[in-house]
Amino acid sequence: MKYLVDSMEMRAMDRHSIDTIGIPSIVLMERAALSAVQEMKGRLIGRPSILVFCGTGNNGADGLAMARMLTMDSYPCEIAVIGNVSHATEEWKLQCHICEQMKIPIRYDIPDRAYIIENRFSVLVDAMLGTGLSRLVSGSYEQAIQAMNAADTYRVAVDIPSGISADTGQVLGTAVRADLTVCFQYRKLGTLLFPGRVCSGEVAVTDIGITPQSFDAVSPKAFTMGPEDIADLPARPPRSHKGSFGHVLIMAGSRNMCGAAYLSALAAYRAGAGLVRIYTPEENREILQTRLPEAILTTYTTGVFPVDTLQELCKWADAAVIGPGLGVSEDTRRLVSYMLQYGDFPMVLDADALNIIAADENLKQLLGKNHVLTPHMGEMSRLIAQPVSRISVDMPACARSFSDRFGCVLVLKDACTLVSGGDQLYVNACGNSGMATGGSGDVLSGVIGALLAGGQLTGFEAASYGVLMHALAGDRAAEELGERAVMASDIARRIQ
Ligand SMILES: NC(=O)C1=CN([C@@H]2O[C@H](COP(=O)(O)OP(=O)(O)OC[C@H]3O[C@@H](n4cnc5c(N)ncnc54)[C@H](O)[C@@H]3O)[C@@H](O)[C@H]2O)[C@@H](O)CC1
Ligand SMILES: [K+]
Repeated sequence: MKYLVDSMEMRAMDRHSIDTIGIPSIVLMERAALSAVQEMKGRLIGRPSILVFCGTGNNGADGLAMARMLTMDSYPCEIAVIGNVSHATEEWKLQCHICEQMKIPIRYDIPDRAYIIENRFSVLVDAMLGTGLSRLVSGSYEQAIQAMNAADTYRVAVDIPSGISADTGQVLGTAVRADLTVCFQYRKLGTLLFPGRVCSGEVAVTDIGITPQSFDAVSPKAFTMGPEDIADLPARPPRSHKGSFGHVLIMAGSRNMCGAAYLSALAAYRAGAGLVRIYTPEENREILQTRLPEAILTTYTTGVFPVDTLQELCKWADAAVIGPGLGVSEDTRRLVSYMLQYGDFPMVLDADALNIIAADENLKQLLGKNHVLTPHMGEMSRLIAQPVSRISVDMPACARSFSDRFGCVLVLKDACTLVSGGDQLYVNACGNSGMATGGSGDVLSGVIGALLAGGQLTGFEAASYGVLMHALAGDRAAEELGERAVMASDIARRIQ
């Protein structure tokens, strides 16, 4: 598990280390600059000429310190100062004074592409704007970013590419497209969220000496996980039976439409469920029994609402998945409403269950801690009656505000899926574009359903690990088949 920080959290940690612990700001900066130089040098061949673009805040001061270290290490190095020097920080003034004493060339106009080519700079360092970015980029910063992007060089961003919001990953006007970003102490949230992830290139995280006590001041709310974190899932006891791993009830599929139910049930078994029961219209019985004989089937007839059966099912289930391919009809509206009122166990609400809830304010009021909602951007847009463009601007804030308001867990599915619950935010870093394929969401719902039914994870944990397991299965499928060829059933079969 790795923490991700936003600009406020990082500032609070910097301030705590400086003001409370007493580590001078310039000491942190020295380690930051040294670590960035080391990361960069490890990727360079020979001694290429380097142009360092420095803003006038502490991100720029890092750049000045880097220019000093590179010069001392015999790299031909030049500095371009961008922005208003009268706003420079104290650290910046000190670093600039040192560079002047060392006679490192410093220019105060904006180098254009022609200048970069003529002087054969093959590495450009972006130390213009870091976590202090607070508004749209314009003027000299905008020109400098465009000159950097236009040049055919290796680009290194210091802490975060200039123009990317550390909080949302959005491009504020324009942004540097880096090949390497060296993040100080913690990865900035904006380097994982799109489009910041694309602008960041390869990301290295280096230790700059922020003390563990900085967690007293602020503990980061966001984190990501990788393949190594799967080992932290609760172990399966060797002495067990099918009841040990939970019963998953999958309410899915509509008349003669059973693909979603099949994928969700298959994924639930692959993710370790002990027993999976599918509740679906009678017309789907034969095909589902043939495709997935391991699943138990309970069917219903369109137009009939079997309360007795539903009561039995609610007693049987440890967790439910409601919605994949369910359709929106009077029957399914009653079903979703019944389950929200009487299903006293954790459940995943997906696809048409979300569309039904989105259209009924009374149903929304029934949401709570038992519920994990898994909307994609279109479903989220319907749930909160806001356009997708509005959600994209700040996905973490949107996910958090929904989960806070309804006390549920929200899985906001996108190229970078977020899971929000309580005070935490999981940001998914795995997976690939091959997973943007029909049925992929049905597979995810089944995985989360199985983890919930295991009974050892909270809703937030089950959703976060479920998103991770699903993404890792997608990566295995893409590795074997190629991203283009991946289908949802390929993902389901590679869940481990
Ligand atoms: N001692 C410290 O505080 C440390 C800070 N570090 C560096 O300092 C950075 C943060 O420094 P700062 O807080 O000084 O901020 P930045 O250097 O990121 O930004 C400088 C200033 O630019 C202005 N600004 C914001 N948006 C702008 C825009 N769109 N166009 C033009 N100007 C804009 C703001 O007034 C801001 O204070 C980190 O990203 C990191 O690189 C590191 O050296 C580690 C230690
Ligand atoms: K930067």
